[in-house]
Amino acid sequence: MPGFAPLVTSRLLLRPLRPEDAPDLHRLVNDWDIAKNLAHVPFPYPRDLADRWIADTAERLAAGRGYSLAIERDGALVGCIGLTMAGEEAELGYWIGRRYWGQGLAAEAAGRLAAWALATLPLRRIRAEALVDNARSIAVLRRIGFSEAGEGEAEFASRGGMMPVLRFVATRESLPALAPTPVAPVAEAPGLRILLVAACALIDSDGRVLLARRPEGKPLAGLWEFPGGKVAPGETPEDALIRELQEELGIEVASPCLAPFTFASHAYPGFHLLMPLYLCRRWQGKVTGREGQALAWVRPDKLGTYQMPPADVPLVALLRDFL
Ligand SMILES: Nc1nc2c([nH]c(=O)n2[C@@H]2O[C@H](COP(=O)(O)OP(=O)(O)OP(=O)(O)O)[C@@H](O)[C@H]2O)c(=O)[nH]1
Repeated sequence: MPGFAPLVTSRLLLRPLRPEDAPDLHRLVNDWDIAKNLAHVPFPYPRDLADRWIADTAERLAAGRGYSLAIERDGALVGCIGLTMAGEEAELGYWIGRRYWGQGLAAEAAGRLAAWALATLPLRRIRAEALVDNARSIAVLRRIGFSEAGEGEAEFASRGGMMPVLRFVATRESLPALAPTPVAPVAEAPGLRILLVAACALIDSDGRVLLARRPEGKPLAGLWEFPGGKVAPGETPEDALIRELQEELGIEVASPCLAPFTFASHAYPGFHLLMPLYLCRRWQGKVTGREGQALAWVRPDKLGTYQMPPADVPLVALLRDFL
């Protein structure tokens, strides 16, 4: 499927559904113990509905309207998981075939998809619902960092009417996989852990500033930042920046083209960030996201609309005034 790279966990592969999944999918989901907990799944589940639903998931995936995926383990379909997009929110749903219960597979798949989505898609939060008596699903949502957001009712196709549900939400901050984690300091003394990071505002000929989105897997994933990175032992901040700009963006920058502008000094949990910010208007080569990160050239008056790490907020105000 163009544009969607399957997600991998230690035991699972989350990949687009294929027409040939239909017989296995039907066998697993046409089970009262599964269907009774799912809002949109009728029981009995007609065999041809599996074909039609799979075709529909492919269309929604191609259009970015939904991410319904097969949960595969060792080449076998074990369940399905999906996100349905609704503006800046998405609804998470999942099921695991009965024979695969009790192994933590739902939490593994749901945690992975939620973390990927919050780091990659333009989402503020993910919602999920579970029937009040579905203790297994409630435990899964709590385990992966969702918090309770009250009770409500939802229509359940298999039950033929409205049923009481518990509502849950997750944001970038609530998922442990995306929370800021301490990084190794370059200078250490008792009680003081300073991390030196060099960053750069690249400015193009139209006066726009380059922001890069922190990729999944890094602390603060999904936030927009100035390109740069940690200053390694023995490096000057300029050396580090020249190296990082080459590695991350594939461009060559000469030291005299890096103009010191301002700095961030910010306390993160576990370390204190000291980050000189340079301005650079001249470089060689074409700016390309070489680590799979999204890039955006942003007009100074629009910088405030991008969600950035807390350390960057004062820098953005200064930059906007200066440019
Ligand atoms: N590059 C960059 N880092 C920032 C910014 N704002 C900010 O708080 N940071 C923090 O500075 C630290 C930079 O670490 P990093 O993980 O990007 O460094 P790196 O590229 O060397 O990463 P690596 O350790 O994965 O190789 C992170 O804690 C990051 O959250 C920013 O605007 N640009």
